[in-house]
Amino acid sequence: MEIKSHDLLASFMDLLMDAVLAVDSQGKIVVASAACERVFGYTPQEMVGRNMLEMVFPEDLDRTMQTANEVMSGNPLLYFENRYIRKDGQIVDIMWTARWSPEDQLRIGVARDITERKRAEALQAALYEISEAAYAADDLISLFARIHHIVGSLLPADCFSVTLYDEDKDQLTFPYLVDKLQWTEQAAKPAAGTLCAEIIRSGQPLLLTPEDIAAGGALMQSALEPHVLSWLGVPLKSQKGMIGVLTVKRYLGGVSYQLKDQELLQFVSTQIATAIERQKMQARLQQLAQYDALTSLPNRELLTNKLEAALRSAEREQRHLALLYLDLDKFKQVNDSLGHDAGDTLLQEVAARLKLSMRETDMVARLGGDEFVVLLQDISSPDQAAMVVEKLRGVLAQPFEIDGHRLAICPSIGIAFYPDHGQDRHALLKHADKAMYREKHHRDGLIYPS
Ligand SMILES: Nc1nc2c(ncn2[C@@H]2O[C@H](COP(=O)(O)OP(=O)(O)OP(=O)(O)O)[C@@H](O)[C@H]2O)c(=O)[nH]1
Repeated sequence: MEIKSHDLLASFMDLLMDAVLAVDSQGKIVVASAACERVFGYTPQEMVGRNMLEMVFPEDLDRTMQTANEVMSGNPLLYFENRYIRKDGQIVDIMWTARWSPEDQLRIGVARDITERKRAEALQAALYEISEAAYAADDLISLFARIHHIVGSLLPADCFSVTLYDEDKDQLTFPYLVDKLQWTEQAAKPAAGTLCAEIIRSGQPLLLTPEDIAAGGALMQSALEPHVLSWLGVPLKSQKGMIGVLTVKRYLGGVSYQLKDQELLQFVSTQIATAIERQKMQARLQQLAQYDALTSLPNRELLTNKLEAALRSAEREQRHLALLYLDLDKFKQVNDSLGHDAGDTLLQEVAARLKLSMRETDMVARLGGDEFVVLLQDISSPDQAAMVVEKLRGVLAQPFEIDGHRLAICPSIGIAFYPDHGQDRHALLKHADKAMYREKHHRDGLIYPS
């Protein structure tokens, strides 16, 4: 009677949706139920004799072996999760319950396929992380890098890129393109005739499997490098419309993308587009808060921050720095004689010349009106600062062509040297300002409208 009920139970085993396996102490599969084919892709006949560990996803191997040893030492296992590579190359998430049979010297395990649940959890987590990233990232590139990392944990890619679309120019730019984990530069190009243009036009994702690529003929093959196995692109749609395309590629030797991968990427794409828009908006607000709208130079706020930081590092490293306070003489006459717009243009051109004459490490800021401040960080003596001042005078002495008028403009420039003329920002700015005024009162700036 007892034997009969065992037989009955064994006959039910192949009806179970979960796979039942018996594995020896070396990991060799001795018994495999019918559901193995559904879960792992191999028939029970193909499974028996194989080593279970060969199928484990490499990153999970160490913890799997450790857990198997625990089971064999007599601790029954409940709800252990790891990943396997299926026969078709896809990854399957498994939840195990297992126990060691000392009489049979076998590990008996029940494997439940939890890939769908894991996928849903990972998607939720990814959505949350992407929206977090939109707030945390300092700039667009670091946002893209973060998104790459998040999407990479859901979907393997040999090449990951964010392509942005400029509707006015009908042009594509490639601000983020990472190929086999290598950063790659690609110049902007016209959108027409590209796969991305097709996605932008249709607003629909595009999945190219190896069969599609082969059937696509010369046109598709010329758009893709010969080593591309599979290509997947999804539109990035924000409230404003189509802002770009997110693409992933897999190269020969890998596994092709499938419809479920397309759905996954599409699912996160809206959140990604929103994050990009939010980051762009933040950058615009930051630009407005820190840069002068007329000349695009840093404003007083940004100068203050930069000066504070420069003073801290100069103090720490016992270095010098210089501040130049620059005010245009008789600038008001330009406004009065040629109009405010001409005055604006002159300020813009002065700003451009100042910026061009300085090094990357220096900063030229506009404080307002016709007043500018230059911060020289890489300076070792007051003489060097005086040389920079002479250079700036030379640069501004070249006449400006504004609205058909030739203008010569003369600046008054005051210098403050750290630490000689002050220890802090206020003292240095005050010193440079006073020095500038002293010079202005000793000399007349000249303007010659032609
Ligand atoms: N076009 C233009 N003018 C501005 C702007 N901001 C301030 N101004 C004008 O710039 C002038 C600056 O004043 P001042 O520095 O006293 O004029 P100045 O003629 O250069 O006087 P000195 O420096 O004593 O030679 C004022 O007439 C302001 O109205 C601006 O953004 N655009």
